[in-house]
Amino acid sequence: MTERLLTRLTDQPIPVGVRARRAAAAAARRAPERGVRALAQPPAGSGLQPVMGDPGPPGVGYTFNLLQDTIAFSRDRYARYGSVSWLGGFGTQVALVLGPSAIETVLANRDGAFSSQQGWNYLIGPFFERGVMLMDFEEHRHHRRIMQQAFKRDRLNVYQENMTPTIARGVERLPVGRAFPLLPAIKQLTLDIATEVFVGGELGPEADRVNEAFIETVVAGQAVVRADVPGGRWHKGLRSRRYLEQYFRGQIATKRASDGDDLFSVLCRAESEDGERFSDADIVNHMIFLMMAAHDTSTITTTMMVHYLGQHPEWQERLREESVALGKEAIGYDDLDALPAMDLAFRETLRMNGPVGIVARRTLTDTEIDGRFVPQGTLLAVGLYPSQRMEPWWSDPDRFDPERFAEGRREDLSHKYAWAPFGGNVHKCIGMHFGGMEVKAILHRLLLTRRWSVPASYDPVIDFGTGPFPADGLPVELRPV
Ligand code: HEM
Repeated sequence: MTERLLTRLTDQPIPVGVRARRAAAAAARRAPERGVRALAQPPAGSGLQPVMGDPGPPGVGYTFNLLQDTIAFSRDRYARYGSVSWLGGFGTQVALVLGPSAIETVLANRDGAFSSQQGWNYLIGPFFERGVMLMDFEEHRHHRRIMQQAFKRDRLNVYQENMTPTIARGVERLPVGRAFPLLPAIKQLTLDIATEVFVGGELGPEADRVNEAFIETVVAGQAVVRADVPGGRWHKGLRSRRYLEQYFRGQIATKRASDGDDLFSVLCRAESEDGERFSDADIVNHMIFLMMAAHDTSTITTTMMVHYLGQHPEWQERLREESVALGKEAIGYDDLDALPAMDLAFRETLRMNGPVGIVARRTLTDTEIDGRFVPQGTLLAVGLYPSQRMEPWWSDPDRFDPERFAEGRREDLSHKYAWAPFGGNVHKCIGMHFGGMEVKAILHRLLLTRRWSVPASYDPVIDFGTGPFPADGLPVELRPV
């Protein structure tokens, strides 16, 4: 390993935007606290505590702390205010929900007080409207029942088969013998997989524009200026949404007529047990949302798993031995059970770096979380990622230790919602098994053909998109096994 070269790469300056956001986050934490108060007074005699918090610096509030300093900031909030606190951020007032018990209250949603549609709508609504995550209650059930047909086991087997050649080609193409940034390379690979499995082949001459449109719609939700100002992120997001609508709409007739086994064709034919089907508009909306939901999540999980295995060669070797023992160049969906060590490392990667860092909800009525009064209309940021890095649910939570999921330890059983990278209950990730098989199939191929290492001391600077990701693209050097 050219450790010197890799060290040089991992010493790369942090991108200017990330540096500025980190500086803003640090300044917000240093600033004297002002305006600590209750979010609202609990009703007399309710026995509830108020949610306490403060707005943070004028204007941006704690936006950059939530995005750039998520773990340390959340631990601090939890120590100071407990499992629910409020803060200024994203141009509004947000209640931060931390720890498995509070997360369970919100996601289990037993009294129907929490709306996913109204929560997510504030952040990404204009770009991902009518996606299944932006629906509630009966309407959500209706759409999910139909969509579920496209994620059944027999379908997953076909998707897995269809992605195999793309994975083999993609892994083969990764540079060998020189350090390169892994994240963009994996992003290209997962886009190629999505193209094959979701759309059924080539994106055609529009491939670059489609890719760019997805990126623009995803980052638009993090715009500080949340208005349609030409040149701004919000504006580009809206423009890209229109482009994607037109792109998918243009193919509906062909897809409806086809008997293809790509996700797009399957959604066109999908029918629930009660004979319900999607309209053309539904299919366009769901395709845009699904492509978005699948892309960054699988990319970041794969990239971070490669990173951790590079820093922990003993785990890399253990996984490689397991993959070699399977005796197959490519895995099928039914082989996953035969790779238990791969599963431990996958779970630990998702615990350390859950790619959907925070999920959004809004309260539809006055309600309570963990004995605290939360008034109607409160926007909630449910901290899945920071909560998975907190004691007492996890021992030594910043350490990569896949064995914590093994029988005999099972730290994830400390609470039903301690490990929740895929969320929970009715909105639980519908692509959970798809995402798992994709990440593991890429890793299996990589382990069989390549070996890699990353300096143990290297701790990548984390930026935040849909969730945490390495700001420097994560340099790595591959060698033939
Ligand atoms: C490692 C990869 C992935 C992770 C960690 C992940 C995480 C999540 C999380 C946390 C949610 C819940 C959001 C909420 O409650 O508000 C979610 C929902 C969703 N995910 Fe994933 N996801 C992954 C991959 C995928 C893939 C590959 C697909 C599609 C093939 C997908 C499609 C969806 C959809 C459609 C929803 C909304 C479900 C609903 O509201 O009923 N995800 N995902």
